[in-house]
Amino acid sequence: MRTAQQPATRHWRHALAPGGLPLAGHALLMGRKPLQFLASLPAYGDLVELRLGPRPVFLPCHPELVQQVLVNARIYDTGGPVKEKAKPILGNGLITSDWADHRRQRRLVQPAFQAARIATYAEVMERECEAESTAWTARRPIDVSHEMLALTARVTARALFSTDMAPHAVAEIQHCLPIVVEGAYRQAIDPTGLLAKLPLAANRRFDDALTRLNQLIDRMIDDYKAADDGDRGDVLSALFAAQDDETGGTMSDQEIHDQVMTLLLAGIETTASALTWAWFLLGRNPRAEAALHAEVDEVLGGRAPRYADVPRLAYTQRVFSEALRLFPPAWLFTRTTTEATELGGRRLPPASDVLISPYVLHRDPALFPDPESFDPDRWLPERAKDVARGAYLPFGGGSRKCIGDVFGMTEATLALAAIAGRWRMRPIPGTKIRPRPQMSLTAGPLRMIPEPR
Ligand code: HEM
Repeated sequence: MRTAQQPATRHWRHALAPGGLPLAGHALLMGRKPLQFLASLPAYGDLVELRLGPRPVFLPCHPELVQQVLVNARIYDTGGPVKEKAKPILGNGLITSDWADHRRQRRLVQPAFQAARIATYAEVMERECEAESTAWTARRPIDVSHEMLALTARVTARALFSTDMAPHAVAEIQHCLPIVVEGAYRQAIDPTGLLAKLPLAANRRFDDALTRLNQLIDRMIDDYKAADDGDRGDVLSALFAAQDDETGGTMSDQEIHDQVMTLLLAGIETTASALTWAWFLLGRNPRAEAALHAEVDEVLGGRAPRYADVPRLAYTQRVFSEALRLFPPAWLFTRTTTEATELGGRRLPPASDVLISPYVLHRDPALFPDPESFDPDRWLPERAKDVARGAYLPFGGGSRKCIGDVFGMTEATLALAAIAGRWRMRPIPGTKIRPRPQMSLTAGPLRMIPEPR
């Protein structure tokens, strides 16, 4: 494979994004309509330069260039102002660590996400999905976003901490997480860095929610250590047991704390957003909805889904994959160059910011025919093999690829199957949904009517 250091063998098209203003550059366009603006850029080049204030920022629009960035994690490290703002919230965990330390951390956290452990977490998923699907009242409208967030918060909290304190932890996480996610996003996009310092009610709510989450994690860690009962089958036990093959080192309490906070912030809203979009898309596509119901009825025959059913719920998985294509929760993430390098024949100075946008790739008609249409069968093996390598990146790629990808896919498949087994989710006519590109690409409140099947 070609690396970023080798000369390009093909001619890449470079462009400056249109519509920039003196001083502000493209900051206003990015602030107002980031999805439309970014999705318009592949038409101009394979590598497009934007100005966000005085800083040049690069958006690779061709999957090959995106891959070069993702696989060269040493040169294209996570960094820049966004990461600096995330550190007081996430500490030094997988998302905020720099390249060298990330490798060590990943070796230590990876065992918590091995297949055998996912099978254990799946027991929590089965129970919680069943509980969710039996909790609704026929024909009483629900806010799907709210329900999916509550479900993924319960699943993640109970997979992390399988203790008697779990119900308390769930309530605390459900209350605090949305406030922290929203506040973290406000801080991330504040170019002045001053917003967080103002005596605003929103800042006080954020500080309070963050303190409560930190205290909760500390309590869970103290409780685990005091109980001294070995492997409980949860994520926390796996983090305590982890030993680095290369150095023999383990993680300190603070490191475990930071990994737990990272998992909570990375794993709950992402999965919930994609599930919400899946219900929204199914509500507008009766043929896909009918195919989902047919599969669930055939595989489950009226019972609740189990982990062992997941491989046979192939259409259900395709529905989720297609929702992730159209509305990738991680719609934008960034890298910063640690040294001068070359991308697509363009010289990038050290400390250049590079934007990676799965949303841009997933909506590019050159990569996905008829990109706006919801077509789960584009993920049938015989069709999926034609998708260009690196064009579909809902979980990112390279050494920082989502560590929870299988966790999230399993959870979402079980949730879709459990709910579709019982309910037809009817859209409410006239409901308008606008994607909200925030920390995740969320749908905002989405009211639908569950009708018994
Ligand atoms: C559908 C659901 C999910 C989506 C779309 C998603 C997406 C992503 C993406 C795109 C990245 C890479 C970001 C980058 O390269 O900068 C990432 C990283 C990460 N995700 Fe997920 N994620 C999902 C679910 C989860 C779950 C369920 C967990 C944990 C339980 C999780 C934990 C993480 C962590 C810890 C990282 C950082 C990994 C590292 O840097 O080594 N994610 N996720």
